[in-house]
Amino acid sequence: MAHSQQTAPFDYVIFGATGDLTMRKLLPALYNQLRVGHVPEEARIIGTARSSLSRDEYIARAREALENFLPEQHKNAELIERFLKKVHYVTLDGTKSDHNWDDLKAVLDQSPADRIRVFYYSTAPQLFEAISENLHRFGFITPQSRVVLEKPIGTDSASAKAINDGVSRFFEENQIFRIDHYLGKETVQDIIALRFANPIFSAVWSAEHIQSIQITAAETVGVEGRAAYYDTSGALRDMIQNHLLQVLSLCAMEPPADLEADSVRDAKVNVLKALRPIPEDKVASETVRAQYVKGELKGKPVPGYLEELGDESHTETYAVMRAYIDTPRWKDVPFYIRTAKRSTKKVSEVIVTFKKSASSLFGTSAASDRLVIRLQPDEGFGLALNIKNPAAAGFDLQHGSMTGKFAPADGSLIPDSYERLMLDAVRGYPALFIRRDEVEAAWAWVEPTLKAWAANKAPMAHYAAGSYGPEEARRFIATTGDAWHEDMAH
Ligand SMILES: NC(=O)C1=CN([C@@H]2O[C@H](COP(=O)(O)OP(=O)(O)OC[C@H]3O[C@@H](n4cnc5c(N)ncnc54)[C@H](OP(=O)(O)O)[C@@H]3O)[C@@H](O)[C@H]2O)C=CC1
Ligand SMILES: O=C1O[C@H](COP(=O)(O)O)[C@@H](O)[C@H](O)[C@H]1O
Repeated sequence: MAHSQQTAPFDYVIFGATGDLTMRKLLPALYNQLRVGHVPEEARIIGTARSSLSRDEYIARAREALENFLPEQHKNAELIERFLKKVHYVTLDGTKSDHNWDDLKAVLDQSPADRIRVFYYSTAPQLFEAISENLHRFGFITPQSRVVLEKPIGTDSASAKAINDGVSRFFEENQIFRIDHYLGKETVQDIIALRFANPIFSAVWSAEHIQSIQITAAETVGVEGRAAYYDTSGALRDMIQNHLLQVLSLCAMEPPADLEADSVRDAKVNVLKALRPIPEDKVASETVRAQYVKGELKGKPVPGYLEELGDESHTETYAVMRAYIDTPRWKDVPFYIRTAKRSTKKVSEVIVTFKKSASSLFGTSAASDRLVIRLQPDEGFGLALNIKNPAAAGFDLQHGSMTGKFAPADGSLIPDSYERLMLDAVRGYPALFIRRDEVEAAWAWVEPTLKAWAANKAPMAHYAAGSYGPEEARRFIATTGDAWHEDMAH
């Protein structure tokens, strides 16, 4: 899966180049890839948005973004200037056929006609089809072109299909790169390494030995400046339908034939298709949804979701789903998928709880072995095992831990997920992007829950900002004999 060499020359055309994502993630990612030598000298970045800006004005914004969002140790004044020389800007409404497409053509025509072009849609998904149609109308889509689609791909199955159909009118599936930035996290790819490169795990990775798997992505932030988007989305659409179901499919997939894109994506989609449906009348018992109310974080008072929003809302900021995968490997093993805004701490992790030893040697004192895969922060893994308690007079057991870091061997920082993904699109390497059938299978599974929640068929719980979540979630997981990681004895 490693593709760490320099790419061929490319023109990266970003729609939505004045937006938050471009400034916070995309420009810093491309700079960092230049810094490590993966971006060739001829490469160019062409920002477009409706805002009327000169190239110099846009470059000034880009410089400020790099200043604000690059880690200190990556800032290098000379390199930043070299990067900014690559940056161009075209004022353009991507949805209007009578806008400044000639200006974009003038910039693109400065490169050879067979130059790799990546069109990155960092805009609302409702614009994707119209932008694609204009790119086609003006002859910009060459055989060497790819398009990157930002999330969300729809808000349900029907809208996802409409977006996919709209873009597919102008791009072949092998030109379409649907971003899920969790797949670009090096630590998420470590799930594949841990599972398949270590016989001590591959040998026990099934219902025979595993009691349950928890997948959590908790954040301390609320909805920040994104309330308008978030309130129409909610935690399930924002995190579970995409990122966490991708993590689940990596945890649960059968060994792929190789690490080629379609082998891995075939293995993942088979998991998504094998998810046991949760019919609307089971949603109340198989899911928990909740909204945060006012609380405290790091000693400071934090307002509740409704106060932040300034309005009434039935949008969940916390969601849990219990998933079963109907394959022999995962027979009756619960997967708990959980996400939260305004949680106690930011953590994304996978907790694999193994079944207790069948040996009668230790009575009831043996606890479950547990593998913790810490996706972020403090990226690494821990294995909690039964060892003898040296202080006990008899043969009592206690948990001892083995830990390791996912840090690069050379001591450098783990690259941000967008770095890897943006250049994989240039390379035409789609393994870490989501195929259309994956998006649609994920929507199909979550849809009955979305419908049941919209129809109020499951109660809305509440939790204090700065807490781990609602009491209802504790009771929920206990019904299948488990406890949340933070509540387990360590
Ligand atoms: N921000 C984030 O952390 C994340 C964002 N995303 C997704 O990325 C996309 C962009 O998000 P974000 O940057 O936050 O959004 P912003 O609202 O900050 O930016 C939207 C961008 O789109 C441009 N735009 C709007 N209409 C048009 C148009 N008709 N033609 C050309 N450009 C247009 C805007 O510029 P102008 O008004 O000048 O045209 C602006 O540059 C969204 O789909 C979002 O869901 C996904 C994950 C995380
Ligand atoms: O896609 C999204 O992800 C972020 C969380 O990403 P992470 O890499 O910090 O875990 C989340 O805050 C945002 O609401 C969501 O749209």
